Amino acid sequence: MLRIAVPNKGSLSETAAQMLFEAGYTGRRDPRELHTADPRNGVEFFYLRPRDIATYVGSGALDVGITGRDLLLDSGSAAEETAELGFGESTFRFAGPAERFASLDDLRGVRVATSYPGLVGDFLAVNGVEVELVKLDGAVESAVRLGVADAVADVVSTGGTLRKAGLEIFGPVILESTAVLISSGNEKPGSSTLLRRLQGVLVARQYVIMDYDIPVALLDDACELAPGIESPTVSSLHDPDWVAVRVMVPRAETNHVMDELYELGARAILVSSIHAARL
Ligand SMILES: Nc1ncnc2c1ncn2[C@@H]1O[C@H](COP(=O)(O)OP(=O)(O)OP(=O)(O)O)[C@@H](O)[C@H]1O
Ligand SMILES: O=P(O)(O)OC[C@H]1O[C@H](OP(=O)(O)OP(=O)(O)O)[C@H](O)[C@@H]1O
Ligand SMILES: [Mg+2]
Repeated sequence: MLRIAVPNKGSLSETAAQMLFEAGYTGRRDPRELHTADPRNGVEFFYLRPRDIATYVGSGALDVGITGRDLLLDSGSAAEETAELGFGESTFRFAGPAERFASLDDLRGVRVATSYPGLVGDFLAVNGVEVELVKLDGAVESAVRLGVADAVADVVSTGGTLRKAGLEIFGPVILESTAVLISSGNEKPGSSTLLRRLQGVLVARQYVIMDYDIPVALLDDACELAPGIESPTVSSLHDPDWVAVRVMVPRAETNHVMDELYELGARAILVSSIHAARL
C-alpha cells in the first residue's frame, strides 16, 4: 500500500482532504482519526502535523505527503517536491517597524523572530547577513511589540496580521510558497497514479469546457482566440456553413474569451464545468 501523509490540522488540511476526495480516495470520517486505510485504491493515509510531514517522508517512513513548500524547506528533510497543488499560496517575508527597517542590510545584528528558523537561517546565510534568530511557535507578529525581537520573518497571506501588529514588509521575498506533493524519492506502486489523479483535480478546477458554433470561414480566428490544450474539437452542423467547436479554456479567462468569440461571430456559447480530467 502507498503510505500518504496528509495535514491533520491547520490551513492546508481541509483543502488537502477535499482534493484527495475529488481524486477518488476515501479519507477519514472522524477528524480525530490519525490513520485510515483505503484498500480499494491501495493507499493508507496518515494524518500528521503539516510541519512534521516532510520529516516522515524524508526519512522514508512514509512514501508521499502533502505539505507547504516553506515547511518542506524549513525541515531540511531529504524529501523531494514533486508537484504544486494549486492551494495554500503564501509568501514568506521579513517585517518590522517601518522607521527602523527598509532593506535586508538593516537586519545585521538584530533579533529576528520566526517559526521557520531553518528556512530563514538558510536565506540569511546565503545573503551573508548575520542575525540572532528567536524561535517562536506562532503569533510571531507580537514578538516586536513585546520586546523579544526587533523584526519578524513569517508567512504572509493577506498581510492583515502584520498590519494590525503595526509592522511593515521590507526586504526581498524569502520564498513564494504553495501546497506541494512531496515524495521520499523511492518510486512506489500507486505514486504515479496519485500524482496523475491530483493533476486531474487541478485541471478540473482550473479549466472549463466551452462549446460554441461559428461560421466555417471564422474557424481559424476562433481557434487562435481559444487554442485549447492540444487542439479544439470541431464537429459538423446541419448547416454546412457552420461548425460546432469544443475547447478547454482556463476558468479565469472564461468571460474574456466568451466576449472575444462573440465579437468574432460565434454564437450559442456554452460553458460547463469539468468533474474529472486526465490529460
Ligand atoms: N494564511 C495562512 N496562514 C498560515 N499558513 C498559511 C496561510 N496560507 C497558507 N499557509 C500555508 O500553510 C502552511 C502552514 O500550515 P500549518 O498548519 O503548519 O500552520 P497554520 O495554518 O498556521 O496552523 P497552526 O498555526 O494552527 O499550526 C504553510 O505552508 C503556509 O505557507
Ligand atoms: O497575512 P495574513 O492573511 O494575516 O495571514 C498570515 C498569518 O496567518 C498565520 O498565522 P496563524 O493564524 O496560523 O497563527 P500562528 O501565527 O499562531 O500560526 C501566519 O503565521 C501569519 O501570522
Ligand atoms: Mg500558523
